[in-house]
Amino acid sequence: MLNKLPTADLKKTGKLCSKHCRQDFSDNISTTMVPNQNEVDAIRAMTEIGLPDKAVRTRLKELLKMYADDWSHIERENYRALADYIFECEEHKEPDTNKVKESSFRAAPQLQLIHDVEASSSEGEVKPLSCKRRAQNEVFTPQLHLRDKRKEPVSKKSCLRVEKSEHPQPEVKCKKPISCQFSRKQILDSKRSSVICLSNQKSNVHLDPKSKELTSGHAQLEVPISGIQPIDSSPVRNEENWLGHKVHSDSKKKNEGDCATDHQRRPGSTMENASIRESSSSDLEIASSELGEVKVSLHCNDALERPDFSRPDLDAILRMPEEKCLKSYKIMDPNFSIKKLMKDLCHYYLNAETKTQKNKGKGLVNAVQPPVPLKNSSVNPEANHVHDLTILESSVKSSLNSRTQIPRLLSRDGLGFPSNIVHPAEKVLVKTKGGNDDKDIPECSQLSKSRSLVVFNQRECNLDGTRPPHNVADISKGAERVKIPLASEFAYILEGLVKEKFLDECISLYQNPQKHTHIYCKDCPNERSKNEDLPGKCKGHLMRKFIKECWSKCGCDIQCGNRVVQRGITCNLEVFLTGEGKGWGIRSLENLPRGAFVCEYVGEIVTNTELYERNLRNSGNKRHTYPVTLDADWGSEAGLKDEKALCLDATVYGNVARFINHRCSDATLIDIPVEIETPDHHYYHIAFFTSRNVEALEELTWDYGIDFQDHAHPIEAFQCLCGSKGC
Ligand SMILES: C[S@@+](CC[C@H](N)C(=O)[O-])C[C@H]1O[C@@H](n2cnc3c(N)ncnc32)[C@H](O)[C@@H]1O
Repeated sequence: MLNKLPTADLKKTGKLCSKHCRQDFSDNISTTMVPNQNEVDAIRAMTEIGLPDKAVRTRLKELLKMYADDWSHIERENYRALADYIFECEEHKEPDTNKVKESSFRAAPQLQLIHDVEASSSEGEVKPLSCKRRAQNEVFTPQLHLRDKRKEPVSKKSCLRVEKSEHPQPEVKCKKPISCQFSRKQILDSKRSSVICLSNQKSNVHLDPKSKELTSGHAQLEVPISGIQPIDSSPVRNEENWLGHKVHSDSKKKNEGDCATDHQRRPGSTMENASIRESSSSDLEIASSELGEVKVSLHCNDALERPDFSRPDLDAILRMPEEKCLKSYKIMDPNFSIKKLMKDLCHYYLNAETKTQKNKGKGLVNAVQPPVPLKNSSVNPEANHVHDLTILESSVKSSLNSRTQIPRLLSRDGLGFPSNIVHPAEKVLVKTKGGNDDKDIPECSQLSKSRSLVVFNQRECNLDGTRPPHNVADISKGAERVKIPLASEFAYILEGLVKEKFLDECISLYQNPQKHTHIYCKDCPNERSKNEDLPGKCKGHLMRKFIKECWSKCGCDIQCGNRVVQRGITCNLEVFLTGEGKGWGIRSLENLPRGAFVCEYVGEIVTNTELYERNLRNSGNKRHTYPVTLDADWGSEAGLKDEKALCLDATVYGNVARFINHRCSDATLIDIPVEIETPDHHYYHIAFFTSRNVEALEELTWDYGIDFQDHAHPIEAFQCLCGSKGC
């Protein structure tokens, strides 16, 4: 959005000329004249968004004439009409003047802004001059707004102007587009803007707003969702499409009328696309539709430059960034970004191919490999060397199970109130209920990034996606002369639920701990943390059962049925104010079957020593979270040292699990230790699964395992209000 300029203030101070005065002025705008304040403001507004001064003056003059010197039209919405008009005029210049235009416009910062068109259309009658006169080689796209489908979006339709492509692109009939180029600072400064597109090179985005009506039905889900076509920015390929293929006039014609190809566009969905191009090597594109899909595509352009490029094994490529992610899974890299991840992926892709080439020996011509589409990705069948990688944050409704509905993320800023209190790392919305005021909302700033991994191809990740874990018949995938079957039993059934038997055993540990093996430490870190000088006798640690999920070395991918917890939250959760005085609690908005994964318990992994020191430091403050001791496997270590005794402290950093309240008996959740990225039993994850069928809106509770009689515990126990029989 444009930064608000001080026109209103000037009006108040009466510095604006009269209409008559403006008429005179408009007829005489020139660089030599002393401009009036209206002009100064208008020019400043335009130059601040990177438009050349001279062009602004000329167009302003013309526009004033068109609007009969009515400045109110020009000033409205921060000179939207003027900006639009300038762009329009520049696009319609003669070819030779285009050169001037291109150079002057490219010099401007190449960040692109998305405007909220519909919102503005309702505000007033500004008639942007652009829509009908849109140049053919320019397209607009609505903004990507990650939002909760259940709520009204902030902006239903917005448009983004991008630079002209060297290839003709279809005209897009967008209701009221507006376009600007902004400096990075302006965009960052502008709280109202919904910027998703950063570009330092030309990029094109496409939109087909015609297919607007929403339809439902599962058949749709089989259809690729996007109408994205990245541009080819290279001048040497201006007779080719973005894949480097010759563009025939027929196909050009077709595209002019419809920017999304048939196979790409999903019926009934309006895609909103944006494109990010960081360097010539790769394009990252993001598209969303009103149906709730988001598609992220990566185009590895460097591959196009190589005539001998042959496609590497995609599964292997996908594993590379996964492995990288998994390695930093314990402690999330603060600089982690999807964009970086995607670029890494591109890098792996190219490297892997290079290695293959080397292995094959020089001069060896690669046999053309059959296309290997990524599962559910919108691979263009024409693409020989370019693969789309799709990340879907999809509101896919499963015919099998309603709990897999995955709404969009909604940032706190999105609707002006925090509908999603969870860090965007979570893939599902966690609504808040119970207070309208921001103050009522539990601390959000300290909710840490979930340790959930980026999910590739969400559609495949739904828990009811009956994807079997691995190729259990032969984990070598035919690489060996003999089959090597996998005998290991997985903890999950195909629907992603914990197996009954396994769950029963875990529950039994809680319900009848005396029946199960305990490990007693000689020098118990727990006891020592209570009394360093005179530690009590170890009360024993239960030998817990672990879920071992697949990891980077398994050879499977993230969609494997044995990767449930690492795919993150998939059920719709809500944080609400409990009626019983327990404060905030969480519940599910949908029925959950027994054994369903709900969320992880995220916190800082600290040693008992560190925790002890923290407790001392915080002794004045009442802490509200209990550290969870990671003692599930203490028994396997002879003489566990204090440094190795770990726990999860969610006091400062945590996720939605910090709102789970305690219930003495019949809690709806059970925590199960999960090994994900490492076979090390120290750094395991704690995942919550439903211990029984849970109805929608029923509170999700967990037995904290607190000894309410233990007054020596460093953290004071609360007065339990769970109301259960065993309380
Ligand atoms: C992990 S937090 C749970 C979220 C908390 N209710 C909130 O509003 O942020 C744990 C704290 O919640 C409260 N709590 C949890 N379970 C409770 C229960 N059964 N009865 C009373 N208070 C409870 C206690 O104050 C406890 O220290």
